[in-house]
Amino acid sequence: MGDRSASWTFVACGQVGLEVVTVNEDGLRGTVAARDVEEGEILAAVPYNCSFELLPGKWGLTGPELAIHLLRRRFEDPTWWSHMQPYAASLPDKSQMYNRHMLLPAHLSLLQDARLEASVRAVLQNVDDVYTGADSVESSNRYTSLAHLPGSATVTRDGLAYLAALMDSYSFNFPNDGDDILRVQLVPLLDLINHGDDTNIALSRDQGSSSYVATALRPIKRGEEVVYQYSWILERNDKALLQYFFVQERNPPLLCLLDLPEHGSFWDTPGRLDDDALYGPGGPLCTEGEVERLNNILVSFPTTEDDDAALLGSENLTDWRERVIVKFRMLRKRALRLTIQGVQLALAQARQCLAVTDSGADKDVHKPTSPDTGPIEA
Ligand SMILES: C[S@@+](CC[C@H](N)C(=O)[O-])C[C@H]1O[C@@H](n2cnc3c(N)ncnc32)[C@H](O)[C@@H]1O
Repeated sequence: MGDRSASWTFVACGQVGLEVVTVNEDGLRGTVAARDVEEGEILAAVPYNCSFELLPGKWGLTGPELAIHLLRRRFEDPTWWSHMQPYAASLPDKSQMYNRHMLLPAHLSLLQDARLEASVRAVLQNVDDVYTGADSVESSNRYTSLAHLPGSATVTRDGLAYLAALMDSYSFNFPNDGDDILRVQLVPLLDLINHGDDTNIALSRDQGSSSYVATALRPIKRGEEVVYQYSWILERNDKALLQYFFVQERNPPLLCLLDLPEHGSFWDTPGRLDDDALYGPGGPLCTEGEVERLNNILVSFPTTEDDDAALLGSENLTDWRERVIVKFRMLRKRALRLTIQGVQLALAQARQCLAVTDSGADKDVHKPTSPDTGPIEA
């Protein structure tokens, strides 16, 4: 993977203050500032005509359904498709483009969770259904299956899964100028910017220059990675794993969404939850019952956190995708263990406080407070 997207966008009149480089020791590609920039300066502007608008105002389409729209455009408009080729060359190939649409059946048991497995199975089934045009795919969508697309015989099921992963992990929803309709867009170069909690740019449409722009939210030094928060829910590793196929180590770690009570469904994203407020001293989940519930989850896994760490440290796990999944389950267990320990400590401290207060209260009982028992004043 090179920086062809950057140079192509530049040639096509884009304004580029970003460099595409390797940003960590795992070989992750990302973007850094090409020069020092001040707050409010534009780091990159990608003209609308260099982006690929797929679908206006279509909410709720799955990755494979969006991929069908990409393929439709490909077959109906070969000029557009050839214009897109330099961009396509900037994208990871099949071996690197990874998310839930690309998981193999062999990966499912590595997840060590029946609910996660079920949600991935549903996603894989959707790829199959869209590919074959099964009845389960909503009929209101004009192109729901490859069967409806002339020229599509060359597209394989895995090819569709790849495009579905692309739609899921690389497309943007931008509101259109002058209306609130969200458009699904592929925006070269901007889609090479990684997710990070410490967002340092804002992305927007700029009508004046007819471009998608990345603007610095604070001064950024040359060489500093440019990141934005794709979604705050990615702070939960189960979400980050299945949507973008990465996991993050945090200190302190956050529980996976599916380990929180009442909010365990992968699909029903709740409002943002604050683990400190929930599990910290006096929090609603700082209880013995919650310790038991979390502990039951922790002991239910077939391997321990230490087993997973040993596997990651061994030579036995050569497939990078398996490594990401094993790291995920190790971090999940670590978050459970440390949350349990934190709650146990908080409960022990609360008990200690209570004991001190109680013994203080006992003393009070014996205090000569009433005039009858108090010291006799001279
Ligand atoms: C929109 S692309 C970003 C550019 C991508 N790194 C590339 O080289 O093509 C999203 C993909 O980048 C990777 N990614 C983004 N943010 C990441 C992060 N904080 N840690 C690890 N991988 C990340 C994930 O593979 C994700 O699916």
